Amino acid sequence: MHDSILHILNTTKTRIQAFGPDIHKEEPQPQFQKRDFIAAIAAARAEGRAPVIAEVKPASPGKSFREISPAAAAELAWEMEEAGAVAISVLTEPGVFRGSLENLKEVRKTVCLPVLRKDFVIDRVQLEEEGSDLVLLIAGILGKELGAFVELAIEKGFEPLVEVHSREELKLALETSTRVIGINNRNFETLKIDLATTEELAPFIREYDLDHGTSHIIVSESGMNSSSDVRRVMQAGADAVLIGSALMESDSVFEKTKEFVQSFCWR
Ligand SMILES: O=P(O)(O)OC[C@@H](O)[C@@H](O)c1c[nH]c2ccccc12
Repeated sequence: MHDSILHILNTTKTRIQAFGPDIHKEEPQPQFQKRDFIAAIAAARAEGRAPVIAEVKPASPGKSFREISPAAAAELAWEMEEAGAVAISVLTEPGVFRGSLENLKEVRKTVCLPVLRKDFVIDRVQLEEEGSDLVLLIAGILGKELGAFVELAIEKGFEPLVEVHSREELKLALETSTRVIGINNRNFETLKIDLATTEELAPFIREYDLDHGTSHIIVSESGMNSSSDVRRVMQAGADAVLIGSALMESDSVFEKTKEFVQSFCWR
């Protein structure tokens, strides 16, 4: 693991130890009506939109995009929805990525789309925190515990998005009951991007589905900057793409989201 990822895991652990008991003390939240991610993908497909999960991302390791207050996060998410995004991803990791649960809550209040919580989940307590429809679970971090976290996430009403980067992690993911698998094109050891990761791993999922009569939703994550990048991973077998940096760096989040949404048409 890259130093910045190890740093995030350590600070997350410390934060949970400091605040964990408070989370338990909270009044149980009324279950809100979850939004269906799989149905949203099907709708985009039927309308000929490329299924784009647009990410509200204030910073990434070594890079700062923009300070994003809860109100600003909501405004960005609204532009993304208007431009035809299929879902919104919101970073909630407060250190390196400078995200917040407040951003997540404000975004979900503002848009009608399913919302993904993007964080480093390492403790079950984090699944007590409401506010999203989908939750990211990283196979490379949870390892053998992945299956139990997937079950707990489902029990809590979340749609888990299990993130993988290698054949071994993919094998772990396929042993769980997740319906959504994210292929991260970014290597967590070097932080380098290679879209060939999707080209390498997507066919294994398709083959597994054929053999087992299952059908996973494949999300290609990270490193896409242009329409041709989107076409490349969709042709490799992705059902959806997850894009953050390119949107945060553009002058118009609305226009850039639209460009990605229009970059691929199902035939
Ligand atoms: O900004 P990009 O390269 O478009 O990538 C978005 C998303 O895939 C990336 O933010 C991400 C993928 N997996 C993560 C895990 C934790 C935090 C962030 C991520």
